[in-house]
Amino acid sequence: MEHAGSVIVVKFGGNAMVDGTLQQTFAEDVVELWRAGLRPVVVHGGGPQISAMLDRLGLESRFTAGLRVTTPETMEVVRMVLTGRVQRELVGSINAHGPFAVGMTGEDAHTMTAVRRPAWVDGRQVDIGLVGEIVEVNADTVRALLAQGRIPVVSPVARGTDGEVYNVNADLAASALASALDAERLVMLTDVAGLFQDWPHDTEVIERLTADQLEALLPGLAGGMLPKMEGCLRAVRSGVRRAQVLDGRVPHAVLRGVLGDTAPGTTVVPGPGPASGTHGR
Ligand SMILES: Nc1ncnc2c1ncn2[C@@H]1O[C@H](COP(=O)(O)OP(=O)(O)O)[C@@H](O)[C@H]1O
Ligand SMILES: CC(=O)N[C@@H](CCC(=O)OP(=O)(O)O)C(=O)O
Repeated sequence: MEHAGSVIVVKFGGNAMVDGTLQQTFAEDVVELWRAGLRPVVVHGGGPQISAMLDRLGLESRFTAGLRVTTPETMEVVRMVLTGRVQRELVGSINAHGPFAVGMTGEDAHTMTAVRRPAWVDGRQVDIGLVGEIVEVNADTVRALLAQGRIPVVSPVARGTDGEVYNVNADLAASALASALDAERLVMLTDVAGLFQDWPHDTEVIERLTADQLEALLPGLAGGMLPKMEGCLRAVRSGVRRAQVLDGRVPHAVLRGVLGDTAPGTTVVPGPGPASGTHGR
């Protein structure tokens, strides 16, 4: 159970965001966490929204190892959709409850610095364009907002060491920020019941696993679950007490997960040891 003042980083995924009602309940939950004395920080995604805009513009969406192949033209759309639209909508939903949310991106005040990151496919490096790997987080601005009683809402766009602007997978951005803030918990909302070992054939979610167990599973994962679980692993390895992938289709998943520990999903905890069980889809 969290104590007053604990930082909770919540990643709100693009797939959970396409449902307007779920976005409203997500906003209510974040404000409830704040009212309960916790310090929530939101990192948002927006993959489906970026893909929809690219489609409208007649541009192709391509993913390699769960990461969007990002040309300079794609990057312009990524930045516009994430920061100009998705972040604004989320800030608006939270601020329907009071003057809480302040939107920012990883570019602001050098909060996130990245280098170009290739993808790994069958043991080979593949160039995927302006996709960034975060190499440094300066969380001072986020901390200052928290100290003022605000709820930071962060877009996963980073400044490159080479002066470029990089597209960062939102799960990995949330993980890096959770580590830098020494967060108590990292919560990632998604559109499935949690992590399935043998996707899409398994019917049982892995409810709880240790960092060592996750590390062993990671090479077998693919698609959008790969950066999510990589993010959970990195966070827990760097001191975050627990990292969770929760089913964002369930109303109030954040509140139930953080305050009640009753939300369906997968929890990653530090250390070795046996998994404690599974549950059905
Ligand atoms: N092992 C797995 N367990 C669960 N989901 C998986 C797995 N492998 C791939 N997936 C896919 O990953 C998706 C979640 O990732 P993503 O689409 O990036 O979500 P989000 O937008 O929430 O970040 C699921 O909808 C599912 O299709
Ligand atoms: C490099 C990379 O893949 N970036 C992501 C950023 C948004 C994101 O991660 O959104 P979701 O969490 O909704 O998937 C993208 O361009 O789609």
